[in-house]
Amino acid sequence: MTNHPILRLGTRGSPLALAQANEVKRLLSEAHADLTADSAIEIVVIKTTGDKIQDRALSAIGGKGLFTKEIEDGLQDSSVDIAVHSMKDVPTWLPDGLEISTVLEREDPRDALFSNKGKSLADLPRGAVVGSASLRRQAQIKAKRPDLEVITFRGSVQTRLRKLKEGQVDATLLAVAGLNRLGQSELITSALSTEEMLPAPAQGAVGLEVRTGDVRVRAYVDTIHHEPTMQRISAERACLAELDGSCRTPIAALAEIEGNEMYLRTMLAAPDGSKIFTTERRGPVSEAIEMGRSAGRELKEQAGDAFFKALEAHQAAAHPPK
Ligand SMILES: NCc1[nH]cc(CCC(=O)O)c1CC(=O)O
Repeated sequence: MTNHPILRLGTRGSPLALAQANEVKRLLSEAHADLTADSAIEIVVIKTTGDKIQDRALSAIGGKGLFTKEIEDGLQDSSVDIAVHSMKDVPTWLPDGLEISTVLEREDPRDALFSNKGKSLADLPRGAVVGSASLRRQAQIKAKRPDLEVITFRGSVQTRLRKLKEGQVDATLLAVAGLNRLGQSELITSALSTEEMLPAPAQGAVGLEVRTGDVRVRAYVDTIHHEPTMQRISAERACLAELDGSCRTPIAALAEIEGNEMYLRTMLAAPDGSKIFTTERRGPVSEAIEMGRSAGRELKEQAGDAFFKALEAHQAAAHPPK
């Protein structure tokens, strides 16, 4: 017996991040006899830039890796062996020497509506106020229901539901996966159909980032990998990478697998919902990444240079350079 943990998992400290890290710990300890003792796997909480900013929409701050950078620093200085991330928050370009080796089986990728005024976007009363800080959600709400008022709205699940109860908003949206992982799915009013709200690339997927070539760690994590999830999020993230998407760009993508076939839908929107571009393609799962890239290129062509110039201007206005 040793007092040193065999594996250190780096994670953010939010309730959802901790639930995800504990799930990884449980899966690893079930798969490996030497990891069954509670002390074998240590969960190391790391504060990220995204956790320090509470007062502004993250979309107004911009930058990539707001929720991942400090945890990756921990991997690089070997204070942790594995970083546990919501894959939705992981930039498409990783630092040299790090890789996403492993993903857990994906949870429900859909967005959840919380409201006592309706069970779908179409159902909400005219002029209802919807709280969301996500440009992707804001744009899709505005496109379908221009009469709704969308206000920027952040905070934990608990904070948002309190604001909803207090009547500060009539509805809010969160990922179904987060509520399920927190064991609070009963709080969800309804899951929105993917036709009404296409999810963010990799929404509902948890990924493990490791040092490239760390064979010791790979021997542990390889046993909990779910390849169909990796194929799906690889297609979605390939689309995002093609668009150089950050959390400031309203991009959605969802890949589904039926047998050996992948069905990929993507969307790019103007932040105010005034323009929506979509793609839809089917192809062999083995071409997941190429399908994602070609969907991204198609979105780019549909939108044209003027769209991206306007998007840049919008972002500059939200986040003036210092
Ligand atoms: N950006 C925050 C974030 N990152 C991952 C999730 C939810 C869980 C997931 O998508 O895996 C959330 C909150 C939300 O969108 O509701």
